[in-house]
Amino acid sequence: MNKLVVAIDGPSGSGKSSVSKAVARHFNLQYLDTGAMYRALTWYCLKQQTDLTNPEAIIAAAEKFPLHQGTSPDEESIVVGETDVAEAIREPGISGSVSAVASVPRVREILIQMQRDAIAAAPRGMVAEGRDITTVVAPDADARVLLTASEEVRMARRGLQLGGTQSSSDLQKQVVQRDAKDSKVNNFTEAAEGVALVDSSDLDFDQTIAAVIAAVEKQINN
Ligand SMILES: Nc1ncnc2c1ncn2[C@@H]1O[C@H](COP(=O)(O)OP(=O)(O)OP(=O)(O)O)[C@@H](O)[C@H]1O
Ligand SMILES: Nc1ccn([C@H]2C[C@H](O)[C@@H](COP(=O)(O)O)O2)c(=O)n1
Repeated sequence: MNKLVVAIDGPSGSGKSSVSKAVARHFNLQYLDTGAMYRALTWYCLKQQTDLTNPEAIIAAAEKFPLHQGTSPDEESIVVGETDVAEAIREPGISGSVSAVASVPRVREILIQMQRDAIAAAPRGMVAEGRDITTVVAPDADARVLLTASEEVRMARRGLQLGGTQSSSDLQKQVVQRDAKDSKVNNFTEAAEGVALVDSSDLDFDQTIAAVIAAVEKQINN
């Protein structure tokens, strides 16, 4: 196979980003974090004091969104205009606002086109992860995986990732309530036809990577 495209979706805290990077390294592919794109656009809107209750204003921002995103699985690079936003886009303020931006259909069209362009431009191929990669962005990917885990496990992982600083109600907002809003736009809790389901609730990190690699190999060798 000349080029390999792997699509991975899943809910918040399921391990999409960390597992996708490891899978990209394993297959020597580039990596696209599409959630980071929605987060960076949210940062850009907030920076310009765009009214997030006004879809037209968000669309106007998306149409001139100066995003420069790296696709190395080893080094995150996400710059808006001249500003490195890699850390800023992970702040709870962005997590709390991003669903408003991601739920505007025209905004999704613009970012989906950017995502398809990035996949097309990757010479060896790419692991792209998000909420609608297996179903909308790249339904014809060579391998498609829905990575999930129970709500309790995902909140615990996110809590550990944030250094134990978040209350359980903060974690509930960042994981469960955000998923509820995002689910109105895409179904990322059930695997679409032809998409392999990997439930990592009872798997450690290395076992999860191995399970996703096995699912990809099974699909590409079929
Ligand atoms: N199987 C696993 N066992 C234990 N920890 C895991 C496992 N998978 C991922 N993690 C850890 O869980 C945390 C959340 O993972 P990650 O950020 O990759 O999730 P995500 O699905 O990309 O979340 P979001 O969509 O909210 O960005 C990370 O600290 C990661 O190392
Ligand atoms: N393909 C995608 C990717 C992400 N989103 C939205 C939904 C999330 O709340 C937000 C941030 O994503 P994360 O960094 O948590 O993976 O972006 C989406 O709608 N479609």
